[in-house]
Amino acid sequence: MNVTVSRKAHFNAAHRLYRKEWTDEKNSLVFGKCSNPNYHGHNYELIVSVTGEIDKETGYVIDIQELKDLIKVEVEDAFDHKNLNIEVPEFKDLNPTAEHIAVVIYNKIKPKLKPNLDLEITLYETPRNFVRYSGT
Ligand SMILES: Nc1nc2c(c(=O)[nH]1)N=C([C@H](O)[C@H](O)COP(=O)(O)OP(=O)(O)OP(=O)(O)O)CN2
Ligand SMILES: [Zn+2]
Repeated sequence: MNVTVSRKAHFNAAHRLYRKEWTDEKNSLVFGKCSNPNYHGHNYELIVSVTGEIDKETGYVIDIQELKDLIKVEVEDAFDHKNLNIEVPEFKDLNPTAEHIAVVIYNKIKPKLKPNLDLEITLYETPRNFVRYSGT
């Protein structure tokens, strides 16, 4: 019997969508206002979902305190109030789209979970735009 445990979190970050290889004009054509060279910000809302069997002794799939601590270290401390392009090493050569941010978060959290647990990342970049990634 598999059950999914989810924890919500949020962080605020600045970014610019662009490719270094392209001119400002081409970036502006492809990414529009999201390629503003002076950056812009979002209040990201994150849902981290962990699926697995309920442990017979604890009744937990995962201790939510453990999940909370993982999200704090791997996401909030690393991304909150940061410029993703400039201050977060994972995005040095990776365009910080919502898709890429979700994959980066997945890749940071997954190795910290017991291998039998599945992970899904849901990331809202705005109240109306969101992406999901579960490793496939
Ligand atoms: N596939 C993706 N498309 C877009 C991404 C992305 O990460 N993946 N990101 C952006 C920009 O970051 C942009 O800042 C999004 O903001 P905005 O257009 O203001 O967002 P909304 O659509 O929610 O705003 P409305 O007020 O509804 O227009 C763009 N595309
Ligand atoms: Zn944006």
